[in-house]
Amino acid sequence: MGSPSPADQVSRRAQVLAGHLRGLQTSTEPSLSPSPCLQYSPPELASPPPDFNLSDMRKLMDGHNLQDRDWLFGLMIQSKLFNPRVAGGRVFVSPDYSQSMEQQREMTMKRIHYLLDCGVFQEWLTGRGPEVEMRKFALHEVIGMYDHSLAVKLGVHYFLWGGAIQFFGTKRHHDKWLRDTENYVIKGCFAMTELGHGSNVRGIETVTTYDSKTGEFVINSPCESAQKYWIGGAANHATHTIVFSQLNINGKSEGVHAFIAQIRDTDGNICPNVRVADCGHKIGLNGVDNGRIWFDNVRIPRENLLNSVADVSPDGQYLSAIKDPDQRFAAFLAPLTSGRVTIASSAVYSSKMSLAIAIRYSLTRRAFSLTPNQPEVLLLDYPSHQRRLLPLLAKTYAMSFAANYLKMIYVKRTPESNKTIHVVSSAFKAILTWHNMRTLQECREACGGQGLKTENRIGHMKGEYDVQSTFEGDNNVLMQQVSKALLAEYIAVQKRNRPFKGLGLEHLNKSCPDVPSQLTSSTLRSSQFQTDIFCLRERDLLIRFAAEISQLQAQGLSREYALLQSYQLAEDLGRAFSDRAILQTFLDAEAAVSSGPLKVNIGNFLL
Ligand SMILES: Cc1cc2nc3c(=O)[nH]c(=O)nc-3n(C[C@H](O)[C@H](O)[C@H](O)COP(=O)(O)OP(=O)(O)OC[C@H]3O[C@@H](n4cnc5c(N)ncnc54)[C@H](O)[C@@H]3O)c2cc1C
Repeated sequence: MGSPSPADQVSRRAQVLAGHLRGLQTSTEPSLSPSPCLQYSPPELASPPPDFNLSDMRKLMDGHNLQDRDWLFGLMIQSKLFNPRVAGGRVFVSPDYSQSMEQQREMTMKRIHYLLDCGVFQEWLTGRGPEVEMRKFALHEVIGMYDHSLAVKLGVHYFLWGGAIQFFGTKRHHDKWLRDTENYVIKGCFAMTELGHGSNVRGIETVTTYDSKTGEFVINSPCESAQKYWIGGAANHATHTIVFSQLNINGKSEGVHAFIAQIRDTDGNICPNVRVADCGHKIGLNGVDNGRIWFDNVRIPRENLLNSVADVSPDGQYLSAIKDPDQRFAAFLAPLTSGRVTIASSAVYSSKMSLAIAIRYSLTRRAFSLTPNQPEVLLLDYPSHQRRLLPLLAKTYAMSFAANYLKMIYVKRTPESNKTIHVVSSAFKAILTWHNMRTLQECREACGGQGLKTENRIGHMKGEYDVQSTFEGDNNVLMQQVSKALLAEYIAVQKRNRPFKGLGLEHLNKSCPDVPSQLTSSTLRSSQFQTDIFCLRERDLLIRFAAEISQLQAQGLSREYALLQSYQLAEDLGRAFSDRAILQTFLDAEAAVSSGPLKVNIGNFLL
């Protein structure tokens, strides 16, 4: 048979189109009748209700400020700025990520002003005490569930800029800056990182000198690698910044200090001797305007040195109660702790969202029949699919308790607990954010192609949350600090012949736990056994790490070089410490639940 001529083809196509049009105009019957395969019922309707009380479970997982969270969700769904959409009788909100970078940044600002007008940020900086801080954490978590950019933009302003003023500043700074910061009259950023130095903050090259004739500090970026880089808020909106800089007094470098500098006037014009550039489009967080800043001998008043750690007198004398430069530097990094607490917690909410989406999908999506003419199998009925998602779900429960614990010890901090908080927040920030990225990837794949659709969130969240493993302390660098701190504690205990106290290392004061020779299923599942083996692993790694360092030092290596060589043990130790600490938070949370279905459910995840 010959192929139809072009004229025949055109005529045939015209007939088909005419048929469609006639059908649209005249037919009363729908051309497509719904077929059963297109029907969808949400998993909560298709599955029996849970045997535990849902609101009790939520109370346990969110842990605090439930009403405040609901109030904020309510504010969001009421405003068009948050793009509310009704589906299945429920209101969903989500940013429009197809907007350009510039539009996303402007939307972030509009949303901030709306939340500001609603009183969301009240007391975020002027309030005091654990309750105020827990409320702030809860509201910030809700904001992050809506949009990571919005949370990060606010985090930079309230937690980093505001936190630096609270922690490094003294009364004069608190009186002058905190209320205006809380009310977003001034917009702050936090310029620590430079092009040449990120993790190594002590190596930054910005230099500040003091001019006693005018009573001013002079901030300078002496070379290209000294430009401040990645500074959230700097590209478009920030009016002021905390500048981290080497302080040079009378020719002597006193190390890194923090200053306040204005970079824009109230009309948004860049201040004299300041240059700003945009960091451009990123793989995520495009609602945040990250920028670069150069200071060309910018003059600021002497009072703009944040002087809780060290000061310079009007005649140019350097004054600090902390004589040890290492300790002084450590004091300057304190505000990063609150940032790490919020990052750890927000990573858990990201994991929860992605698991909720992927598990709900796996309860409705079917693929392949095992026998002909039988319904296809639900994804979650495949053991392999369960194996992919449910251990991540169990871990996310554990990490949720860990994040709640971290927030609690942070808001109840005392000078004595600061070291523990530093170590635990570093460890949890790294482990929880790594867990989140792993969870996002698995959930994305578990949703197949749908996981790639921006509207379905998971694939997009990978780009949004990836940065959490890098900013406010690169995860690998943080984990090194954790193992170093454990080693220092171990050496101090050996030297002073005193018991371990703090960091959860008290188990090393007891003799080594026995591993039963008969490992039955019930033994393996007992919390005592699990605690014992986690402690055993930590103990073993700590002792081996200390022994290896000491051996390398005995061979003539410096302590720092020995630490580099022992990186594998250090890494394993950091993880063992974190796993043991996280398991403990899970056991404590489960122990606090009274008997009933909720406790049984939580127990299932634990064991
Ligand atoms: C989106 C975004 C927003 C940001 N916002 C801000 C902000 O508002 N203000 C601000 O000051 N900064 C900000 N930063 C900067 C951020 O804090 C830094 O990127 C971070 O500290 C890491 O520094 P770096 O990028 O120079 O990486 P590097 O420090 O160069 O690290 C690169 C790699 O080397 C590894 N590495 C580094 N040191 C060691 C070591 N001793 N041993 C073994 N491995 C090592 C790290 O693990 C990492 O994998 C932001 C960054 C991004 C991407």
